[in-house]
Amino acid sequence: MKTPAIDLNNVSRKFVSPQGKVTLALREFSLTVNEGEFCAIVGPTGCGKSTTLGMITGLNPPSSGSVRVFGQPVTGIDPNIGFVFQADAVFPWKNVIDNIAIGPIYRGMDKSAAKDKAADWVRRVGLAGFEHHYPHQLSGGMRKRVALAQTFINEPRILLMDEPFSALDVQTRALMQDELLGLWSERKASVVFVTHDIEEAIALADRVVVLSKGPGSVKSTYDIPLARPRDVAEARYTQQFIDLSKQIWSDLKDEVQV
Ligand SMILES: Nc1ncnc2c1ncn2[C@@H]1O[C@H](COP(=O)(O)OP(=O)(O)OP(=O)(O)O)[C@@H](O)[C@H]1O
Repeated sequence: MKTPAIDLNNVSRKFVSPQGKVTLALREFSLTVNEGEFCAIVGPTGCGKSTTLGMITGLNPPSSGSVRVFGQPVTGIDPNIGFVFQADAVFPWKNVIDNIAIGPIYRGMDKSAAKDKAADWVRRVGLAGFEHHYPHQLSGGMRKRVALAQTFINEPRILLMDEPFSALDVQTRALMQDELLGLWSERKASVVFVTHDIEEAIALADRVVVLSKGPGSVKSTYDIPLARPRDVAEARYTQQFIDLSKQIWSDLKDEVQV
């Protein structure tokens, strides 16, 4: 069997506050993501979704259990991993092209080669003509395009996304979901995509994992058999999609009810 891209095996994660209060964020949690697989995680607030991503990055080691990336124990920040978060990670004092060129420059690429590569990505994410704009001169959707280009330019083998589109309006969100699938399909990174939105999870993923309320563990897993390439807006209206949303919601609603 092929080594999975990500393997969290029976992990638990405890946090201790300065006052000594102990919070168990995850309990006996296991998750495997195969190479090239798009996995979405849904779960109630506070169930440990962001903690899970933190463990994969190495920023947030587990209290017990093991975390492996491409078969190797996670010991620190791995350059194969790219992130996109809800908040824009763009630098306000840099223009679009300089923001996108940061990764390659940081990784040692010559500045002018990095800018050439960034120019290509500007075009690929539909921002041609905006190269010299600063983030405050862009819409939320355009800033998100910069963030996607900033991440994809580094050709990550693993992509971690924490509610990346939740601050966008519904239409922009649907556009960005389509763009994400387009970019992802070119190289097929292994993705862990955290969202509160069941429909977003189904539209994007190969597999949706539902977490129980905190301390989180896997409640159920759904394979998403929708054909690819997917048109996110169209797929939502198919019976298969609606049935999956109902099933996943019936699992999740028990966890979110107080
Ligand atoms: N650094 C920390 N110190 C103390 N407790 C923490 C820390 N980080 C997370 N927690 C706690 O761990 C639990 C899980 O948090 P986490 O942010 O992973 O949840 P989440 O599922 O991503 O939540 P949300 O959906 O609201 O973003 C919560 O109870 C949170 O308060």
